[in-house]
Formats: sequence, structure tokens, C-alpha cells
Amino acid sequence: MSVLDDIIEGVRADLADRQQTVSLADLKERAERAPAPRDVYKALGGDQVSVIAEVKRSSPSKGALAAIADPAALAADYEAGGAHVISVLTEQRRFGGSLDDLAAVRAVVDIPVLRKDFIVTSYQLWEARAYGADLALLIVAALEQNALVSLIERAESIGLAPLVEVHTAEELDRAVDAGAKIIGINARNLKTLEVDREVFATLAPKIPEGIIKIAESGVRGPHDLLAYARAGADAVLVGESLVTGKDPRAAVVDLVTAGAHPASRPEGQ
Ligand SMILES: O=C(O)c1ccccc1NCC(=O)[C@H](O)[C@H](O)COP(=O)(O)O
Repeated sequence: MSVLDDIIEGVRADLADRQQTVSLADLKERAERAPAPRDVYKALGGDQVSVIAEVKRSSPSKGALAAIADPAALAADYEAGGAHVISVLTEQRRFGGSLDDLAAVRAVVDIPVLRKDFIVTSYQLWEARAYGADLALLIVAALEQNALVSLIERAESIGLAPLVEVHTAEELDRAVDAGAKIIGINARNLKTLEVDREVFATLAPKIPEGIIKIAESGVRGPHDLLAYARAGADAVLVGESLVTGKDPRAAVVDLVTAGAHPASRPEGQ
């Protein structure tokens, strides 16, 4: 069984427990009372390379990364450093996250917040909106094409911007066919956990004009942001290097500064 399959098995088990406790009707009611979604396309569509800073306690590849007793305080630091979007890992078993982390972060920042999880049902999209998310991650490798199409449609219909994640050319074709408007190319192969930063430069030119391109994983500092930017990234998603560094806010400042520099634009632009 691949790492991704193993994670999804756990996600489905936890989901079944939550569905026993909170009905879809209750969730929808909570989503209706949630604060209005924030403008994701504005946050990711500026002239600079946007920075999506992640609240990440642990991971299948590295185990425990950082204790993060107060995810809201960390997110506030990211925002003070100039981050454009906050990503919150809500998967519990392998990443140590929760929906409460999502709600706590959303309550203290003024920028859009991503629910980063392994979403396989529309129930999880309603959860995302109910707990305040503005974006939700959809991983192509985890979904059949019909499910991908219907989850993109459902996300958009309830005010969530879907970030559609790919790692291969075939997954990229599926994302485009499904109507994705924001595509994340993950350098990490979720089946083997191997990180290959070159995947972005290989796949990004195949993404049609007008779709926002996000480079995910493996950003160790400004030099990696610049490399992704020169290959066409509109944004980078950064977790490990921020949570394991001494000063997450200063690390975000360095990334945002690099992303605003003209050297971060692809050749000829
Ligand atoms: O991080 C992992 O080990 C991992 C394993 C399996 C599925 C997903 C995983 N991570 C999710 C992510 O995509 C990253 O948290 C995100 O892109 C940030 O990456 P990084 O800056 O390398 O922490």
C-alpha cells in the first residue's frame, strides 16, 4: 500500500467517526454562519510571487517537525511577515492537525486560509467552509475523475476556491480537464515521499494561460522560491522550512521580499 493510500484509509476512518457525531445538515448550518469567503484570486494573482505559509506539526516523511502549541499565533506571525495565504493541515493522524486549528487561524488573520487535507467527499468541503476555510485542497492522485469534477463544482458552489494538486503530466491533464483554476504542482511524490523540485519546471509550461500555478514543497529559502518563480510559479507553498526555522516571521519576510523582486519573474517578462 502506498503512503497516500495509507493516509486516505485513516482519513476515511476518522471521517466516518465525525459523520456519526455531526450531521451534514448541522455542518451546512454552521457553514452558513461562517464568515464570508475571502478573495483568493486577489491574494494569489498579484505581480509578486505569493507566499502560502503552512502550519505543519508533523509529516509522514519527517515525523515530528514542531510542537506548535498556538497555531493562531504562528499564523499571525506569518501574516505579519507578509504571507498572502495561510495553509493549515487539518489531517490528525499523520500531520497532527485539526479543524479547530483551522478555525483558530481563520479567526486571527485577515488573509485567505487553505484547508490542507485529503478530501474525498463533499462532507469535508462543508467542514472546510464551516470552520472558515477560503480554499480547499483536492489531490488528483486521491480521486477518480468523476469525483474530482464534482468536488471542484461543489467547492466553488459553497464559496471555496479549489486548489487542485498534481505531480505528473497525466494528473495535470486531468486537473485541466476537470476545470481547475488554481493548480498546485507538488514536488513531493505522495506515493514514495521523494521530493523532486524539477517537476515544477517540467509541468508548469503545460498549464494553460489564465490558471494560477503554485509550486508546492521543498522550498528551503529564497533561492528555491526564485527557481520556482523563474519556472513560472505564481505562488509557493512552504511548510517545513518555516516551522523548523528559528524565526518563522523573518523567514516569511525573506521569501516575500524575494517574491517581489523583478528577478523572480520568468525570462522575458
Ligand atoms: O510532507 C509530507 O511528508 C507529506 C507526505 C504525504 C502527503 C503529503 C505530505 N505533505 C503535504 C504537503 O504537500 C506539504 O506539507 C506542503 O507542500 C509543504 O511542503 P514542505 O515545505 O516541503 O513542508
